[in-house]
Amino acid sequence: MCDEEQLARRSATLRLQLRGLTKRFGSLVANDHIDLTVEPGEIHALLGENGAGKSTLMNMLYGLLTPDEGEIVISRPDESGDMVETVHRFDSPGDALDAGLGMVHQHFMLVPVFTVAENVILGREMTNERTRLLDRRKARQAVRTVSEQYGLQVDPDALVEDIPVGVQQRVEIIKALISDCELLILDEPTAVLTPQEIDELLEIMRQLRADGKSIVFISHKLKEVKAIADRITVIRHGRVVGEADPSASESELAALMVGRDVRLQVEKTDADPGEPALEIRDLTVVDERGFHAVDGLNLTVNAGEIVGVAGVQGNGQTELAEAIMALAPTVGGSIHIGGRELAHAGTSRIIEAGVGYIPEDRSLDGVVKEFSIEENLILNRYNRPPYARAGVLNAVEISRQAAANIETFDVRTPSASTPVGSLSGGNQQKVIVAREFSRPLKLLIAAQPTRGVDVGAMEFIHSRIVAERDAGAGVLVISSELDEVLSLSDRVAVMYDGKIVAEVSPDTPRDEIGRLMAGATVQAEEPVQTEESDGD
Ligand SMILES: Nc1ncnc2c1ncn2[C@@H]1O[C@H](COP(=O)(O)OP(=O)(O)OP(=O)(O)O)[C@@H](O)[C@H]1O
Repeated sequence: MCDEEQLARRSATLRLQLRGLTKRFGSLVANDHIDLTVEPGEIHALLGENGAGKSTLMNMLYGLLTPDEGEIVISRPDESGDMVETVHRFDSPGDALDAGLGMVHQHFMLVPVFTVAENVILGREMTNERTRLLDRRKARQAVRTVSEQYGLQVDPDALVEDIPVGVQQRVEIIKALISDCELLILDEPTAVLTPQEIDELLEIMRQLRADGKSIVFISHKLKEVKAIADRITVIRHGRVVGEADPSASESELAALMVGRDVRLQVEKTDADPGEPALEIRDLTVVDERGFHAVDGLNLTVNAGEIVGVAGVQGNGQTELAEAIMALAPTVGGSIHIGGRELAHAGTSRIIEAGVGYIPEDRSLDGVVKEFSIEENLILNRYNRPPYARAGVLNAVEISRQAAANIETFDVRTPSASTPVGSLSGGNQQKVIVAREFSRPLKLLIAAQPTRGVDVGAMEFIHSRIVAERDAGAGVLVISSELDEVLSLSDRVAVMYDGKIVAEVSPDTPRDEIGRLMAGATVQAEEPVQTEESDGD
């Protein structure tokens, strides 16, 4: 660490102590007498499996939930430098902000049609003294000042709906910093970011730390945690089970999180591809702004193989998956599934044809939050045997299957009738995966299949994807995690600017794949196949 950083850390002021913090939901103890100290100017990572209680703890800290027991204590130095403790009770996020705490949620809370500056002053008294109207000039200036101070490059006049996810996240961070936040809670901040955005965020976090801010960092990505954390606290079943050193190996951290050894590498034999399960020719998808998100794309996925799409987010991957599921308006080309043209058949016929779909946005497309787990598990087949006959639901069979899925997929829930919306994020993902895997599949479209799940669940989901392949399904994996694409795939299709620009082996060096993802063209002597050379 450089001298400047050391100096800044000495001037840091806020120490946070959680003492015996407890939260119950009915009979479920989500947080069980949690003790945690976050020192001034440290990045403190919270690790724990899905449902361990991390978000619950942070929601209490940010005034979104009221603790049943325990204390939140904030200490600051008095004039003589001695730390003085104050016990707080936060009834709202406003109380937490007043005490110097800020939080960036997994789902941003910005108004898309407002500019960055307008979003930053929402709910704040940044008004012009004379006119009493919102002072946009002052707001723009405040955004610029904070952006420059922390290297947060953001245009104050840009509309939020026009800026990438990574920049939207910076707007959330700026909002917190403008409220003089001294401790920032980042709840899985990298789950929706591209690799480059992740690097930029980690750099911003280092800047904040150098300026004496403390950060509580929640992530399932052990590499990032090791790269950035000063200290790591591990939570299991709502309790602190120990501290880990950031120099511990990923395997050691994984074992501490889930209480058993976890295989971090995907295990699979060579693929034995059969007939095409999915054939896409000259596909064009136009988004709502008239932009060709998918632009003359060709791709084949054979039965018994996993094809992974590698690409920087925003190059048409979302629209590709939606087009296959008939959820996006295609304007050209053909999609054959199992030899049949189904692009215009409608989503329910595609599902009936044996296509499983894990959508990238679980809240929007994956679950109905108000419905129970049991109901969500049959969303794709609620009107078919064995769940219904002659229009009558078979409640016994629905419950039996739900219980089996909850057990197999390790969904942490008080009961099958619990609304999915009250499950932790990772457990919601497990419900979707369980639903899609609980019938024979000919084709699986898996978009960000392990987003938000812990290392143990990731191991399980990966092994199930490989098992589907081995049972003869064609699998298309779309993931912004290059590690995931490379470890799962038998063949990697690189997507750039709405097209598959190359198909390569998963053993291709990462920097070569990175180059292709950035739009570099394939050179003739390289050991890769292009669509043209493929004979498409
Ligand atoms: N509002 C709620 N009502 C009922 N139960 C809840 C509620 N919020 C959380 N829970 C339960 O509390 C437990 C802890 O959930 P929490 O979201 O804190 O886990 P997490 O560690 O953040 O998990 P993940 O890594 O999946 O995000 C879970 O069993 C969850 O189902």
